[in-house]
Amino acid sequence: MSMAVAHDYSGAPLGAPVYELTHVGKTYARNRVVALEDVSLTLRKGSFTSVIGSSGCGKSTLLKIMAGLIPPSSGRVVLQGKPVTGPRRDIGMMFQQATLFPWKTAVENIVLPIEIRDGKAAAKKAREKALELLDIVGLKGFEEVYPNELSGGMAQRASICRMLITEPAVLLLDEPFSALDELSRDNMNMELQRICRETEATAFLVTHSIQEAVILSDEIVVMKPRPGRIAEIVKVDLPRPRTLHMMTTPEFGETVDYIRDLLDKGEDM
Ligand SMILES: Nc1ncnc2c1ncn2[C@@H]1O[C@H](COP(=O)(O)OP(=O)(O)OP(=O)(O)O)[C@@H](O)[C@H]1O
Repeated sequence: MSMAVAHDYSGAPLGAPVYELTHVGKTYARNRVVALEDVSLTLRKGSFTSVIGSSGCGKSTLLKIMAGLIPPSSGRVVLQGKPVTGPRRDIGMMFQQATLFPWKTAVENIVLPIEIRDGKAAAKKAREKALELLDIVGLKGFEEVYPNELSGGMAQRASICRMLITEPAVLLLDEPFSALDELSRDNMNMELQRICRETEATAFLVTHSIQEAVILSDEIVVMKPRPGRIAEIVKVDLPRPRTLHMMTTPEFGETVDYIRDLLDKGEDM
């Protein structure tokens, strides 16, 4: 695969737009809650974007709309030039808990999306690719293991493989490592960064952790509640690849403080 992403001196990706949200709004009909108002956002190829904001500011709603799981009440969502009107093959998703089937081995779980989409023969063919992916995430040798023999972090690694097997253009991540201890979570975040670089994926992460958002992202969408809308999109100027060591630098601390102030201000509104 060729590296189609140019980087400026700060390391910010300058890829072509992959996802384009224009004036997206969502009012839940049942309770008339305005969950999102006028959200416009562009994700560029190979970029990593996080969304952060207090509970109830519409992060999950935004992710579900981007995934095509629920329709917006207003505005447009376009992925790779085509409006998103339902779940799509070019969208990969990952959730808080690894949702592996306990009666299937790691490799069987990973090829499952192919089996569902294209049948058993195609799943058999995809096995080799699944093994390569297991290698990438550091699970070589665990191909035939059942999920209950994997640690939480290992299960999430397998879930990453299952998400990547269909080669989605975009990865939608809903706090994928929040159930892990802090050390595993930091390590998994670095893994995630490496995998995104290797596969040139465009990633969008919902998180409650400012630190996690800053260490991973090129851009952080800071949201404010009632109604949920964008307070500011903050660019992170740390060079790539990021390392955990960067969390001790003044630049990192300044960005974290800046975002914390924005979130505090949002709460007052
Ligand atoms: N299915 C639904 N029906 C009605 N209202 C909903 C529904 N889902 C979410 N809401 C409301 O929309 C608003 C935004 O919720 P959402 O779950 O998107 O926020 P969030 O930022 O992801 O919150 P959290 O950080 O707590 O997960 C909230 O006021 C919530 O009560």
